[in-house]
Amino acid sequence: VGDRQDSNVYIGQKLKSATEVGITAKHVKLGTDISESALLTIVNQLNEDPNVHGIIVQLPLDCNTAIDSDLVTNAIAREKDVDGLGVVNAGRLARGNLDCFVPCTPRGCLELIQSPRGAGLASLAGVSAVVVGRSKIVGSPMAELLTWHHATVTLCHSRTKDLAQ
Ligand SMILES: Nc1nc2c(c(=O)[nH]1)N[C@@H](CN(C=O)c1ccc(C(=O)N[C@@H](CCC(=O)O)C(=O)O)cc1)CN2
Repeated sequence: VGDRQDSNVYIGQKLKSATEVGITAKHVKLGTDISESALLTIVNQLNEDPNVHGIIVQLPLDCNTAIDSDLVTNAIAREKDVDGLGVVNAGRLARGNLDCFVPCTPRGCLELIQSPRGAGLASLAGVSAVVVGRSKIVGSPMAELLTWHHATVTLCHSRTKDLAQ
Protein backbone atom coordinates (compact mmCIF):
# COMPACT_ATOMS: atom_id res chain seq x y z
CA VAL A 1 0.00 0.00 0.00
CA GLY A 2 1.42 3.37 -1.04
CA ASP A 3 4.78 4.35 -2.43
CA ARG A 4 7.43 4.43 0.32
CA GLN A 5 10.89 4.41 -1.20
CA ASP A 6 12.30 1.95 1.36
CA SER A 7 9.34 -0.43 0.96
CA ASN A 8 9.72 -0.29 -2.84
CA VAL A 9 13.34 -1.40 -2.44
CA TYR A 10 12.39 -4.30 -0.12
CA ILE A 11 9.55 -5.37 -2.42
CA GLY A 12 11.90 -5.24 -5.42
CA GLN A 13 14.40 -7.44 -3.57
CA LYS A 14 11.66 -9.93 -2.64
CA LEU A 15 10.44 -10.15 -6.26
CA LYS A 16 14.02 -10.68 -7.48
CA SER A 17 14.78 -13.32 -4.85
CA ALA A 18 11.51 -15.12 -5.59
CA THR A 19 12.37 -15.29 -9.29
CA GLU A 20 15.85 -16.62 -8.46
CA VAL A 21 14.39 -19.57 -6.53
CA GLY A 22 11.64 -20.28 -9.07
CA ILE A 23 8.70 -18.65 -7.32
CA THR A 24 6.28 -16.65 -9.47
CA ALA A 25 5.75 -13.44 -7.50
CA LYS A 26 3.42 -10.58 -8.29
CA HIS A 27 3.35 -7.13 -6.70
CA VAL A 28 -0.21 -5.94 -6.09
CA LYS A 29 0.45 -2.20 -5.75
CA LEU A 30 -2.36 -0.27 -4.07
CA GLY A 31 -2.90 3.47 -3.68
CA THR A 32 -2.53 5.51 -0.50
CA ASP A 33 -6.27 6.21 -0.50
CA ILE A 34 -7.37 2.57 -0.23
CA SER A 35 -9.87 1.85 2.56
CA GLU A 36 -9.49 -0.86 5.18
CA SER A 37 -12.48 -2.78 3.82
CA ALA A 38 -11.15 -2.62 0.23
CA LEU A 39 -7.77 -3.92 1.39
CA LEU A 40 -9.42 -6.74 3.36
CA THR A 41 -11.44 -7.68 0.26
CA ILE A 42 -8.22 -7.96 -1.78
CA VAL A 43 -6.56 -10.09 0.93
CA ASN A 44 -9.60 -12.37 0.99
CA GLN A 45 -9.53 -12.71 -2.81
CA LEU A 46 -5.87 -13.76 -2.59
CA ASN A 47 -6.73 -16.17 0.25
CA GLU A 48 -9.29 -17.85 -1.98
CA ASP A 49 -7.12 -17.92 -5.12
CA PRO A 50 -5.74 -21.49 -5.46
CA ASN A 51 -2.88 -20.16 -7.61
CA VAL A 52 -1.60 -18.04 -4.72
CA HIS A 53 0.41 -19.94 -2.10
CA GLY A 54 1.85 -17.08 -0.05
CA ILE A 55 0.87 -13.52 0.78
CA ILE A 56 3.07 -10.73 2.15
CA VAL A 57 1.55 -7.35 3.06
CA GLN A 58 4.55 -5.03 3.10
CA LEU A 59 4.66 -2.92 6.29
CA PRO A 60 4.30 -0.16 7.24
CA LEU A 61 1.14 0.60 5.29
CA ASP A 62 1.58 3.94 3.53
CA CYS A 63 -1.99 5.20 3.48
CA ASN A 64 -4.02 8.35 4.08
CA THR A 65 -6.82 6.33 5.63
CA ALA A 66 -7.05 4.67 9.06
CA ILE A 67 -6.14 1.02 8.49
CA ASP A 68 -5.50 -1.42 11.32
CA SER A 69 -2.42 -3.25 10.04
CA ASP A 70 -2.90 -6.09 12.57
CA LEU A 71 -6.41 -6.65 11.23
CA VAL A 72 -4.95 -6.91 7.72
CA THR A 73 -2.09 -9.28 8.58
CA ASN A 74 -4.53 -11.40 10.61
CA ALA A 75 -6.85 -11.61 7.61
CA ILE A 76 -4.21 -13.57 5.67
CA ALA A 77 -5.03 -17.29 5.68
CA ARG A 78 -2.64 -18.97 8.11
CA GLU A 79 -1.37 -21.41 5.47
CA LYS A 80 -0.50 -18.44 3.20
CA ASP A 81 0.93 -16.25 5.97
CA VAL A 82 4.54 -16.72 4.85
CA ASP A 83 5.65 -13.70 6.90
CA GLY A 84 4.39 -15.42 10.06
CA LEU A 85 2.84 -12.20 11.40
CA GLY A 86 -0.70 -13.50 11.89
CA VAL A 87 -1.86 -14.61 15.34
CA VAL A 88 -1.90 -18.33 14.52
CA ASN A 89 1.70 -18.52 13.29
CA ALA A 90 2.96 -15.98 15.85
CA GLY A 91 1.09 -17.85 18.61
CA ARG A 92 2.60 -21.18 17.59
CA LEU A 93 6.10 -19.70 17.69
CA ALA A 94 5.42 -18.11 21.09
CA ARG A 95 4.36 -21.53 22.45
CA GLY A 96 7.34 -23.35 20.98
CA ASN A 97 5.46 -25.07 18.16
CA LEU A 98 7.97 -24.51 15.38
CA ASP A 99 5.66 -26.07 12.81
CA CYS A 100 4.76 -22.57 11.66
CA PHE A 101 5.89 -19.74 9.40
CA VAL A 102 8.60 -17.73 11.18
CA PRO A 103 9.32 -14.09 10.18
CA CYS A 104 12.19 -14.11 7.70
CA THR A 105 14.71 -11.85 9.49
CA PRO A 106 14.80 -13.87 12.76
CA ARG A 107 14.84 -17.06 10.73
CA GLY A 108 17.83 -15.76 8.77
CA CYS A 109 19.59 -14.67 11.97
CA LEU A 110 19.15 -18.15 13.46
CA GLU A 111 20.60 -19.61 10.27
CA LEU A 112 23.63 -17.31 10.62
CA ILE A 113 24.05 -18.23 14.30
CA GLN A 114 23.90 -21.97 13.63
CA SER A 115 25.62 -22.27 10.27
CA PRO A 116 29.29 -23.27 10.12
CA ARG A 117 29.67 -20.30 7.75
CA GLY A 118 28.33 -18.05 10.53
CA ALA A 119 28.81 -18.38 14.28
CA GLY A 120 28.66 -22.17 13.98
CA LEU A 121 26.63 -22.66 17.16
CA ALA A 122 24.78 -25.82 16.14
CA SER A 123 23.39 -26.20 19.67
CA LEU A 124 22.15 -23.18 21.60
CA ALA A 125 21.52 -25.03 24.86
CA GLY A 126 23.22 -23.12 27.68
CA VAL A 127 24.02 -20.13 25.48
CA SER A 128 23.13 -16.64 26.76
CA ALA A 129 21.56 -14.39 24.12
CA VAL A 130 20.63 -10.71 24.23
CA VAL A 131 18.03 -9.41 21.76
CA VAL A 132 17.69 -5.65 21.41
CA GLY A 133 14.21 -4.62 20.23
CA ARG A 134 10.77 -6.15 20.70
CA SER A 135 9.10 -5.52 17.33
CA LYS A 136 6.66 -8.12 16.04
CA ILE A 137 8.77 -8.56 12.89
CA VAL A 138 12.24 -9.01 14.40
CA GLY A 139 12.85 -8.68 18.16
CA SER A 140 9.97 -10.66 19.66
CA PRO A 141 10.09 -13.61 17.23
CA MET A 142 13.91 -13.65 17.48
CA ALA A 143 13.71 -13.96 21.28
CA GLU A 144 11.10 -16.72 20.99
CA LEU A 145 13.07 -18.62 18.34
CA LEU A 146 16.22 -18.51 20.48
CA THR A 147 14.25 -19.54 23.59
CA TRP A 148 12.81 -22.60 21.85
CA HIS A 149 16.29 -23.49 20.62
CA HIS A 150 17.20 -23.61 24.33
CA ALA A 151 19.16 -20.35 24.64
CA THR A 152 18.68 -18.23 27.76
CA VAL A 153 17.36 -14.96 26.38
CA THR A 154 17.39 -11.39 27.70
CA LEU A 155 15.10 -9.14 25.67
CA CYS A 156 16.00 -5.42 25.85
CA HIS A 157 13.96 -2.60 24.33
CA SER A 158 13.47 1.15 24.34
CA ARG A 159 12.43 1.20 28.03
CA THR A 160 15.30 -1.00 29.23
CA LYS A 161 17.43 0.79 31.82
CA ASP A 162 21.21 0.91 31.38
CA LEU A 163 21.22 -1.01 28.10
CA ALA A 164 24.98 -0.67 27.86
CA GLN A 165 25.33 -2.57 31.16
N1 LIG B 1 5.56 -7.67 5.60
C1 LIG B 1 6.75 -7.27 6.07
N2 LIG B 1 6.99 -5.97 6.20
C2 LIG B 1 8.21 -5.58 6.69
C3 LIG B 1 9.22 -6.53 6.97
C4 LIG B 1 8.91 -7.90 6.82
O1 LIG B 1 9.73 -8.79 7.10
N3 LIG B 1 7.68 -8.22 6.35
N4 LIG B 1 10.48 -6.12 7.40
C5 LIG B 1 10.82 -4.70 7.29
C6 LIG B 1 11.29 -4.33 5.92
N5 LIG B 1 12.18 -5.34 5.39
C7 LIG B 1 11.66 -6.23 4.53
O2 LIG B 1 10.59 -6.14 4.06
C8 LIG B 1 13.53 -5.37 5.83
C9 LIG B 1 14.16 -4.26 6.35
C10 LIG B 1 15.50 -4.31 6.72
C11 LIG B 1 16.20 -5.48 6.59
C12 LIG B 1 17.64 -5.55 6.96
O3 LIG B 1 18.19 -6.63 7.05
N6 LIG B 1 18.29 -4.43 7.17
C13 LIG B 1 19.67 -4.41 7.50
C14 LIG B 1 20.45 -3.66 6.47
C15 LIG B 1 20.56 -4.44 5.21
C16 LIG B 1 21.30 -3.68 4.12
O4 LIG B 1 21.51 -2.48 4.22
O5 LIG B 1 21.67 -4.34 3.16
C17 LIG B 1 19.85 -3.70 8.83
O6 LIG B 1 18.92 -2.98 9.24
O7 LIG B 1 20.90 -3.90 9.46
C18 LIG B 1 15.56 -6.59 6.11
C19 LIG B 1 14.23 -6.53 5.71
C20 LIG B 1 9.62 -3.85 7.61
N7 LIG B 1 8.48 -4.28 6.86
